[in-house]
Amino acid sequence: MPPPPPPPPPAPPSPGAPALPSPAPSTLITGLGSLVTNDPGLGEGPLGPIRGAAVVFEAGRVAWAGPARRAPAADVAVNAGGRAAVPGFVDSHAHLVFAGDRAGEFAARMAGRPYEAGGIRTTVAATRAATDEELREAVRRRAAEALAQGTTTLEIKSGYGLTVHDEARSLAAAAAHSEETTFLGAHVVPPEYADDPAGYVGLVTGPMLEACAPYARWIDVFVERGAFGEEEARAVLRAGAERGLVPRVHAGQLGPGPGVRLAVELGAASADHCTHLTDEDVEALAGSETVATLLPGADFSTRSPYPDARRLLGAGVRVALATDCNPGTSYTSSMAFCVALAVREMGLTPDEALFAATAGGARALRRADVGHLAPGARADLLLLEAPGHVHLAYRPGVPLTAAVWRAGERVAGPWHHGQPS
Ligand SMILES: N=CN[C@@H](CCC(=O)O)C(=O)O
Ligand SMILES: [Zn+2]
Repeated sequence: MPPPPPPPPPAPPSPGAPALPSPAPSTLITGLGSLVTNDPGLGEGPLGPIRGAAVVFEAGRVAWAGPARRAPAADVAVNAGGRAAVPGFVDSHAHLVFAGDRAGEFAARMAGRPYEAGGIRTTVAATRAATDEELREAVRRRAAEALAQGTTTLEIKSGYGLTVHDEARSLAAAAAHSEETTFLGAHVVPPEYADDPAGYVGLVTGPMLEACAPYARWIDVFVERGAFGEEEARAVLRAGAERGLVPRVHAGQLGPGPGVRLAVELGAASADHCTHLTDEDVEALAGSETVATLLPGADFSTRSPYPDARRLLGAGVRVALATDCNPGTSYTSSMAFCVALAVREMGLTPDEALFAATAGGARALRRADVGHLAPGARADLLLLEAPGHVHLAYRPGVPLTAAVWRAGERVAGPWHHGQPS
């Protein structure tokens, strides 16, 4: 039989035709003192750690992870010099779209004044007064601050505009930096509706939702004394769900209330804060798909008690950790700080806290592609300036970012290819 004819040579590019993009080079990161994968199939326990590890990224995904001695070749090789690596943090709760700050309110609180939900209105006034450009720049800066600390997936809420126009432009600014955007028109009742809260709920469930839904994946309500009650929250969350937005709920921040049970009833992805929980709340969460997202930065900055995360894990509740970055109750974008607080104050082990800040956050955002580093996951990795991940809690307040990769691209960190730069 004659051999098959050779394939025809590739056609020369026609003049003026755009050059085909060359495929992004694959990257091998080797010399990892340890690699937390959050895949029990790759190492012992839920964190699936691999000692003396390497990982390969290809086309924005993890192509391979395992012991360095078995690593395949790649286009670019990076030696991590014994540093530890963990999945990029998944911060599933942040309010980044705002203008101004409330440092004075914080100082007064530290001198004994209690936190009140009404403080939100101060930020609403500043946010409404900001230009589009100022708001966009504020979000860009805060998202970059989070990324530089290893947060590779970031949820961003509206909630400081509280008019149709200001909520919609807040979400448009958020959507430029994340696909995890949340419509929080029901944050508080704004001053112009002080005498007509039902009218405000009508605005949120009607024209505001219409204007905001195209920019949002999620809908959220602050269920609390001084904010929204059970019936109002149910109406808002149902209207959002009808428009295709998935519920999440601010629940049990300042005192026990109906928020957690409502979140479970409506199949919310998460109930956030959970600082004050009844036994019934814990039971409801345990039998549900709703994640309890704990926000230790808010408990820290409002001098609140910390929830008992051990009680939740013991009951079988899924737990996430997030920053709640906002100007009123938690002006931090540091997931590492939240991990340290959760270990010291909420009873989590360093392993459990890291899992909650990565895989837990992914679960709270219903994402299977982030929060872990098994083959197929998005190539989001935080290289630590430390020999092990326990240092995240052991060295609180110390910047431990050596480098950050998101979707296989090195996006942050003073360390580059084995050399500090
Ligand atoms: N609790 C509601 N919203 C924020 C606080 C907002 C503020 O005080 O500005 C929170 O999650 O803590
Ligand atoms: Zn919040």
